[in-house]
Amino acid sequence: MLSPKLLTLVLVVQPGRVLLGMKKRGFGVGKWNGFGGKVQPGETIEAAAKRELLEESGLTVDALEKIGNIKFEFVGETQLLDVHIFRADTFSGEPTESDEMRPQWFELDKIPFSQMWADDILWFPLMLQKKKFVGYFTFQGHDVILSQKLEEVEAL
Ligand SMILES: CNc1cc(N2CCN(C)CC2)nc(N)n1
Repeated sequence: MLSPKLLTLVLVVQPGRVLLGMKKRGFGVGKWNGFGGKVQPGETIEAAAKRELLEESGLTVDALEKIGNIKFEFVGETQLLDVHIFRADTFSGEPTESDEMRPQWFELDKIPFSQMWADDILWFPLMLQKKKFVGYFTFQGHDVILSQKLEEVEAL
């Protein structure tokens, strides 16, 4: 039985551009991604998402919109990643490099999918259209998707 690990992912989106961070160490190092991390005991998922966004990017957000939930299985590993994905359209502060992440704005037609997790190119369009989605991806290593399920939902 795979035991799910709760993780968060926040995409900060402004008209025509999205904020991504280059992961400088740890899981997903060398990939551009949204900001996120683990949910601590006694912390709500949304509070964890806001905390990790602040720690990793320097940005503070009031409103986070739940937009997706994707579960990731890695062949040969028992831990299922349960990633709760949020979108923020307004924020305060300036994007600031942290130990974990180097933030950079990307125009929506220049998102560096070749340097991102392979699933992102599949669900970013849904995120940018403000759709809600659930998914399940089985990875072999960090680059190969063996199976995938992705569907829009009315509510999360
Ligand atoms: C395995 N595929 C993933 C993982 C992922 N993660 C896993 C690690 N998290 C802290 C952040 C979100 N993010 C994306 N976009 N794709």
